Amino acid sequence: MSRHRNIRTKNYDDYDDVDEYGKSYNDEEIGVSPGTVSQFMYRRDDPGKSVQRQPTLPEEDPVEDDLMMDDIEERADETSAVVDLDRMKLCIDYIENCSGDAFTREQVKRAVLAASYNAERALQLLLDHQGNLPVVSVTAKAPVPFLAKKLESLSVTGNAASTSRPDGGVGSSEPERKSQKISDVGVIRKVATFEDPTISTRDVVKKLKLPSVELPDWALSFVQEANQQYGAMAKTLQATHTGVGVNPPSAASFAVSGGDKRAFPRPESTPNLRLLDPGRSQPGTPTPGSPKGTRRGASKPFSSRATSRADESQGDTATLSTSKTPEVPSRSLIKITALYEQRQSSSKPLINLIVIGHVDAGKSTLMGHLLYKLGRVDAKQMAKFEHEANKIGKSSFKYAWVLDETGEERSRGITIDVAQTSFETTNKCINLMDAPGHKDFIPNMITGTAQADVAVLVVDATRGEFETGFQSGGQTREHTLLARSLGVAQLVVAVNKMDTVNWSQERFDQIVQMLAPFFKAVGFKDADVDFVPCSGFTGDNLTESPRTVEAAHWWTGPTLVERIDQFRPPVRQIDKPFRQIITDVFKSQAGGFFGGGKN
Ligand SMILES: Nc1nc2c(ncn2[C@@H]2O[C@H](COP(=O)(O)OP(=O)(O)OP(=O)(O)O)[C@@H](O)[C@H]2O)c(=O)[nH]1
Repeated sequence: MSRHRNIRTKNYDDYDDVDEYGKSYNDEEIGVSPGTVSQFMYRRDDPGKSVQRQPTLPEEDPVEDDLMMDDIEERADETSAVVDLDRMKLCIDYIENCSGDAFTREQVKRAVLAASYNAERALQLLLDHQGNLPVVSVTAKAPVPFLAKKLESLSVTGNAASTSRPDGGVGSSEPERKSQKISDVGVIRKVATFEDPTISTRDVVKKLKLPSVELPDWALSFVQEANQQYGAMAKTLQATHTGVGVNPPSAASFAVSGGDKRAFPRPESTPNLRLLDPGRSQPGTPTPGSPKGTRRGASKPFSSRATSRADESQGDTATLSTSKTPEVPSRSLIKITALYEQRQSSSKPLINLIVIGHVDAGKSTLMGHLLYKLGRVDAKQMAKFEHEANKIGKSSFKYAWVLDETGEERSRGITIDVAQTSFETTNKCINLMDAPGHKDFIPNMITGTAQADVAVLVVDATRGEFETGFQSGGQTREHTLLARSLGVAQLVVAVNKMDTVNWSQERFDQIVQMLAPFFKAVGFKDADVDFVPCSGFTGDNLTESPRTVEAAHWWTGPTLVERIDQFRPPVRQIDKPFRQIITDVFKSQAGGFFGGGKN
């Protein structure tokens, strides 16, 4: 890992006086190579070396921002609609910044909607289509259920005398308006912001806080039209997807009375929605997600989600799909699930294991010896390590050298970077990571732990040493907390260096009693934590029961490797959208960057 290599080449003696948590060294000096600095870092004093920046999105009026934030905090459950409006504004500003007045506001809005509020994509769409994008209805997004529910109870009375539709459109009649219910607040906000620049989002939000709100005629008429469209869409969806498991929005939730339908797709637009069936692809139509599909869909920006024969005949009218998630898995998902299950059953389950603990608790020695005993390191190699360790007067570190590979780590006798290897137990395939225990390398420890499913916490049983690691601000406590926060739910505590306390059962019990309440407090379940006494140096209770006489009479539990074998494999949520924690970034020789981490 390039970043780690850079850390390794540093002389940490220079930073001994720096003792601030999480910042034990200067980021500018360590962790970023000079090449990376010159290529990517912004230098205020040297504009020539600053990175090429895209035109930035304009900053919002701070007062407006504050007010909006208040509103958002107070009505956290309505934020999505507000955020859409803000994103639209930002996108428009961004595009107009880049393209000047090459496109009309209407064209820009269409592009932003088609690109799902991705300003760069919208700009690209505009350029590709020279502004001639099909009309996209802003109401195509599924209504936010909680907003609809909330607003169904709000009677909206229009005020024809005070406000009128700016485009001169004719609103609903007074009695119609009185009986009208709003089912989608998102629609109102969009209308308010995009059609009439004098009404801000904040005004609408404020209005919506009142028990009854007054909206301009044109807004009411728009809501009415939108609801009709939703009603039609919902019915169409129900008709189209009966039997394929798609749950369309309920028609009832959009139902309103009367109104002009001319601005919205006719019910004949049923074929538009066929492609929503994830398992059925149309001839000549891109399969959602496939690279081919994306390419073919280029001439129609949103064809991968909803394109149609009707689109082709109507030319400039397209209807976006609702964002409902199918309840049945798609064919490709079934395939992946089957593949995954097949792989799981044909090989041992893979578990990512991290070894954590206070500095010098014996993590590397324990794991190095375990690997040796499991045959992952041959006798010849071990003899070489022993010989070389003897030469520099560090013979006790011979097993640690299996994992501590760099000159710096070996000469200093500490682990700096996370070492990674693998071994197999009877039923599991273990991906082993040995974390550094020194507090200066907590960032490296976090990088490794973020990728782990389970952990072995090594504590030193030696009197005084355990107390230093656990009670006096040591890393036994800190590593455990970090591991739990990073999603590690199963833990084995290796009570190491039992040879130094003559395999005293009393000492082992004392350590268990001190640690157990702490694990509970940080969120580990009792059943997910276990204690195993061992000695990394003598190899007792690693792969075989301890041979030491003092241990043999009281320890009847599993060996360390047996206990590791009992870890439950994590449940990988392969049927959920892909999500990954990026914990490391690699620069490829061939160009481009790669992110690494647990998904
Ligand atoms: N007596 C005894 N000494 C041990 C045992 N395990 C490790 N040691 C010694 O403890 C010292 C530190 O061991 P390491 O394996 O480097 O400890 P570590 O936890 O990996 O250290 P860092 O990775 O730097 O945090 C070495 O001198 C080991 O020989 C053990 O079971 N018994």
